[in-house]
Amino acid sequence: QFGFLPSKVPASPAIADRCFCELKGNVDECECSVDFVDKFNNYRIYPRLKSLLPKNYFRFFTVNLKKPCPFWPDDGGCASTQCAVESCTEANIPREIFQTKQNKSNLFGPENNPKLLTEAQSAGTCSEGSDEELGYLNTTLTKQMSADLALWKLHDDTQHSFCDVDDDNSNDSVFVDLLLNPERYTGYKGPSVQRIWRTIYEENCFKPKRGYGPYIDSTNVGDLCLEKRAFYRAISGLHASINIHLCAQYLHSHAVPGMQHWGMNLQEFQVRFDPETTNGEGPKWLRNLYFLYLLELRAIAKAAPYLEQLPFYTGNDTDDAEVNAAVHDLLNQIKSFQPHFNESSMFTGGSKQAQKLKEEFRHHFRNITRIMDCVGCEKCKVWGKLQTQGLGTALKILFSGSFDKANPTAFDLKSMKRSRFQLTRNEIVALFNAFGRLSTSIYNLEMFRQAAETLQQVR
Ligand SMILES: Cc1cc2nc3c(=O)[nH]c(=O)nc-3n(C[C@H](O)[C@H](O)[C@H](O)COP(=O)(O)OP(=O)(O)OC[C@H]3O[C@@H](n4cnc5c(N)ncnc54)[C@H](O)[C@@H]3O)c2cc1C
Repeated sequence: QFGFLPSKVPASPAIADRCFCELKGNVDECECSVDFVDKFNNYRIYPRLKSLLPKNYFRFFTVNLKKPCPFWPDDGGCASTQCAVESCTEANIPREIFQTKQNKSNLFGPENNPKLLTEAQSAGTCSEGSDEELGYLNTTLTKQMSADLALWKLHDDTQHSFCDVDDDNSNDSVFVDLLLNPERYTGYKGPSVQRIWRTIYEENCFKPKRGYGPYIDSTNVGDLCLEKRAFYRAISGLHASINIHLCAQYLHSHAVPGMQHWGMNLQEFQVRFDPETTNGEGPKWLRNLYFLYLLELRAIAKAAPYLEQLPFYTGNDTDDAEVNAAVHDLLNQIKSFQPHFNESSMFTGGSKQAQKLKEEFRHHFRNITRIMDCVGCEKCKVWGKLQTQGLGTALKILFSGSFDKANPTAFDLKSMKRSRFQLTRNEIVALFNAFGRLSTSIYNLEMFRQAAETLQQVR
C-alpha cells in the first residue's frame, strides 16, 4: 500500500501521535470537527473528484510561464521556460518522448506509461541535475486536442461566460495537460524556494503589530483579527498541502541504477510535520489544511447554483453529459454538508475600516499570485499558479458580494450576467482542481496515518 518504508525513521515509536496530535476537535475558526471532514472527504468527495478531474474539461489549464518575476532577478535553477530541458536537441530527447511530441498521437503521459516514465527520468543529457528533470513540464498536446481547445475558447467567447481562458490573454499562455504533469516531488529546494516562502509569509501575510518577530506561528496568530488569521491559515494550509503531495508521490532512489520508483515517503512526511523537527508547528500546519479545505468547500457550495447551470462544454456530447451529471452529483454532496465555513462573519459592518481591510486582503493575495512567477521549477509553478488561482476564485465567490443576495432556489443566471459576475473556464478548472488537491491531501493524510501505525506495530 505505501510502497516504501524508510530505513531511518526517527527513533520515537509514537510517530502517528506526534504528527497527527492536533488533528482532533474542531477545525480552527469553524464549527466542524476534523474527524467529520475526514469522513466526509474520504468517502464522499475524494472518490468523486478522482473520477471527475481527469475528464477533458478539467484537465487542461492555461498558464503563462514566461512572465518575469516582478520582485527580484531570476535566481537560476530550472527557471520557467529557460529550464534546461528546453534547450535539448532532438538527439537528446528519449525516442518515445520525442515521438509522442512529433506524432501527437499519445494522450497517455508518463504516469500511465512506465517505460516513458523511466526514460523521462534518465534523460539527463541536457540538464545538470535530476531536480531539473523532475521539474520538467510536459507541454505535449495532440493535434486533435489543440483544435478542440481552440473550439472551446471560441465557444466560451461567444457565450460571454468564460471569455478569458488564459491568465492574461497573452501569446505566451499555453495549455498544460495536468494529467501529464502530476503534482509530486520535484526536488525543488534551497535558497530560491526558501526566499519564495519567506516572502509570502514575511511580506504578504499580516503580522501582529508589536512585540513579535517577523513570523506568524501558532503562538501569535491568535493576536490577529479573524480576517488576518484566515489569510495566514489559508496560505499555511496551501503550503502544507503542497508538501504533503511531494511526500505522497516521492521519487525513491535505489543503489541500483534504473530502480527508482514513485511512492509514499513516510520519513519525509515526518520530518516536515513532526513537532520535534518543526518547533511544534508541523501538526498545526496540518490543521490549517483543514481550514483551507472548508473555505474552498464553502465557496463551491455558494457558487453551486451558478455552477449547476454551466454547460461544461467540450464539444463531445457524451463527455459533456457525463461531466454535467458528475458535477451535479458532486455539488449535491457539497450542498448536503451542513457545518460550512461562515464567511459572513468576515469584513462585516460595511464600514470604511472593513472595506479597507478587504482591499488590503485582496492586495496581499494578489501579490502572492504574482510571486508564483518567481517559482524556479516549471511544474511547481504550474501547480502553484493553479492552486493560488483556485483559491483566488474561491475568495472572489465568497467576498465579491455577487452570491450574497442570490436565492439558491430561484437562482437566475441572467441576473448574474447583468451584475457582470462570471467565472472563466480557467477559473472553474483552477477552482475544482485546487479543491481536488486539498481533498487528495486529506485522503493522503489517512494513508500516512495508517502507514505510521503499521510501522509502530511492526517495531
Ligand atoms: C508554489 C510552490 C510550489 C511548489 N511545488 C512543489 C512540488 O510540486 N514538488 C516539490 O517537490 N516541491 C515543491 N515546492 C517546494 C516545497 O514546497 C519546499 O519548499 C521544498 O521541498 C523545500 O522544503 P523545506 O524543507 O526547505 O521547507 P519549506 O517547505 O520550503 O518551508 C520553508 C519554511 O516555511 C515554514 N513552513 C513550512 N511549512 C509550513 C506551513 N504549512 N505553514 C506555515 N509555515 C510553514 C517552515 O518554517 C519552513 O522552514 C514548491 C514550492 C512553492 C513555493
